[in-house]
Amino acid sequence: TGQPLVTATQSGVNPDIHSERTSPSFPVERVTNLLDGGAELTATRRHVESIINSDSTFSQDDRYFLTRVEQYEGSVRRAVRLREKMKELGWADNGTEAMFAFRVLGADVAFGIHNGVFIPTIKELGIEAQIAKWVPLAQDLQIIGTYAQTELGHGTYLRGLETTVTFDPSNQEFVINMPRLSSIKWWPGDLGRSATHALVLAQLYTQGKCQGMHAFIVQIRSLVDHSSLPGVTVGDIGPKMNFDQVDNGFLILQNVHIPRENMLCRYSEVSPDGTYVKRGSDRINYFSMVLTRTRLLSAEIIPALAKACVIAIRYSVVRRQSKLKPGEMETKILDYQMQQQKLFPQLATVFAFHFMASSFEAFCNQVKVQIKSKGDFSSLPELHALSAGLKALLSDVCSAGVETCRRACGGHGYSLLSGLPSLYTRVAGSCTYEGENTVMQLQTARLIKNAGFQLQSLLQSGVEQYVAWDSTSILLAQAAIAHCQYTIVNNFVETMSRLQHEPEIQQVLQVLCDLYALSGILANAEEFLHDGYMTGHQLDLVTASQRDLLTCVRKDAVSLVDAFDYSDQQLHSAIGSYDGHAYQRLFEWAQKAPMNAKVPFALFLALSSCC
Ligand SMILES: CCCCCCC/C=C/C(=O)SCCNC(=O)CCNC(=O)[C@H](O)C(C)(C)COP(=O)(O)OP(=O)(O)OC[C@H]1O[C@@H](n2cnc3c(N)ncnc32)[C@H](O)[C@@H]1OP(=O)(O)O
Ligand SMILES: Cc1cc2nc3c(=O)[nH]c(=O)nc-3n(C[C@H](O)[C@H](O)[C@H](O)COP(=O)(O)OP(=O)(O)OC[C@H]3O[C@@H](n4cnc5c(N)ncnc54)[C@H](O)[C@@H]3O)c2cc1C
Repeated sequence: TGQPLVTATQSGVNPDIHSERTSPSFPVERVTNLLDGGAELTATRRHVESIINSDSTFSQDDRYFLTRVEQYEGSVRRAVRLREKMKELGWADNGTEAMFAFRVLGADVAFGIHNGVFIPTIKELGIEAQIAKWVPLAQDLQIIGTYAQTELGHGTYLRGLETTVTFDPSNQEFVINMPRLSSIKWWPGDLGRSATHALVLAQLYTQGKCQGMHAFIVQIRSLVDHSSLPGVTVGDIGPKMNFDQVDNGFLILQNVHIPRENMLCRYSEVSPDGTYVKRGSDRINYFSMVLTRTRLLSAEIIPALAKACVIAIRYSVVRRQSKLKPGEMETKILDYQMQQQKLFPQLATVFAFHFMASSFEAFCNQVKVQIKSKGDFSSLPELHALSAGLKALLSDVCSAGVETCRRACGGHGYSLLSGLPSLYTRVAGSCTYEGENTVMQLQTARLIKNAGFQLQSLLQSGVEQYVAWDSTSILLAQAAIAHCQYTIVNNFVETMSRLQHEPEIQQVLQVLCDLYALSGILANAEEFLHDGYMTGHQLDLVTASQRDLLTCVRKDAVSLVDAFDYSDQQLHSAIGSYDGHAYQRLFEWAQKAPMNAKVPFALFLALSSCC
């Protein structure tokens, strides 16, 4: 017709997604408020987001076309700008606005380890004088810290870490060394280019005895010209599956001296004569990992699946493909039962995990207070066991769920412009960092009856403890997952019981609660059949009920993902935007690709010569 195929982004909302929002069965805003923790927090979050989204420094329109160095430099600019904004607006570091700002920006702002691990670890393991000295410097970005624990040769087995810190009473200093190649610190975030200081986790030696892993603050770069200090070799570990904007690095320390005061000593210290004094649990120096595992659930892991659900479900109502009923117009792919079977259990999972993470964070904060103010370590083993198990389960399930959402979007789900591939490659890292998932599951499994019986019978038969443990580990890991799944379903049911004063949202969320629980049974049917806990007929009833629930979710699916309240700037998705103009954005965004820049003449000549 001679009309341009592509006009400026169509105004208004794609009618196919508009029709999905005309009559939700529940007040969408109230679910948003519930997820935020109340209407006031929703208002605060939106205020913070509007400030960030209106500042061009935080714009990431070109995010899919940048080199690694450009991504890193952009994230540093955003981190510095955010610090300026926080000062301008008086947002306290431990305040609500700052929490929302870091959550909105996530890993797209540099110094994630500095803010999320280095500072919190000093606050938890340092004494007041150390907190007063180091935390203000760090919060003001006068120093940049990293958390240097993992080595080339060891990440999981902390008792095998090789970096040594030896106390020299003659000069009241610690001397740090890495005896061999495998001792090099490898992976710490913010280390490759940014960090001026490192929290080095290393084996403490004093009076000739090893006291296990402790934390030490070590300056690694000059505060004058940022050059590495004597005895320090530091750099970037190279390209990764994601987190290209993060300078994960390596660190070599050879005969580096630090003052005695640089050992974080809230729970243990070395006195001037070299005597080692311990206060509290043997494993309190692992506490920082427990806190980080807990924080990452709602800060990083669950949001990945939530965003993937928003993108895939919105796209699934603007994508029409094939015909359910001959003679009618092509069908919205969300009207296919198989598409619902793929996406709606993921949506239910986001809510289940959100409520679990909220409850668990409350438990974690309670234990923190118990330990810090009363020296009561009694809940630490349970906190550790559950944080390890939840981190392992939620990262496994959310990674698999994001991939399911990606695949449900066909070819456009394979385009980086959809936002789905990078959501997957980013959340996949959480199956490894902060404790590799298998190892974390086995930490949880220390509670578990059936696995215990097998373990016991092996031990009684005279098998060595470590052999018995390893040969039961598959069962132990399965038991750990089951324990966490039970805890999550139970928490979801309890959360629903507290909503009786809001019947409209209770009703729609109860459908998701039932869907989550039934989908969990179907995903583990063999377990329920194996113990005779369920019959095949009962399983058929579960299948039929799950199918009915999918139909119930269908009419509210778009409103349920709208309730997550992610802005288009946070989704970075050409196919998941609020207005549903997926094809427009795909075409417009593709024009930014460097491949579409004017072909250099030399290349044109080369191309034309071979045609
Ligand atoms: C937006 C940014 C996103 C990206 C951010 C990425 C940030 C990533 C940072 C990192 O990855 S930092 C490095 C993380 N590394 C780890 O998590 C290491 C994992 N390994 C361990 O935690 C430990 O090695 C282990 C697996 C727990 C084993 O420790 P160990 O060998 O010392 O103990 P066990 O013999 O297994 O258990 C003995 C005893 O101790 C209890 N225990 C173990 N850990 C803890 C703990 N953290 N807290 C409390 N108690 C703990 C364990 O339960 C045993 O108790 P009993 O059963 O004997 O009573
Ligand atoms: C994106 C990212 C960011 C990171 N950031 C940091 C950081 O800031 N600071 C830091 O210190 N580290 C960081 N790490 C390192 C991370 O903590 C380690 O990679 C992680 O702890 C796993 O240890 P590992 O790599 O040695 O794997 P390994 O422990 O070698 O695991 C390899 C395999 O061996 C298996 N395995 C190991 N032990 C057992 C066992 N006992 N029983 C059964 N199977 C076992 C595991 O299940 C796994 O399949 C980061 C890693 C990533 C990917």
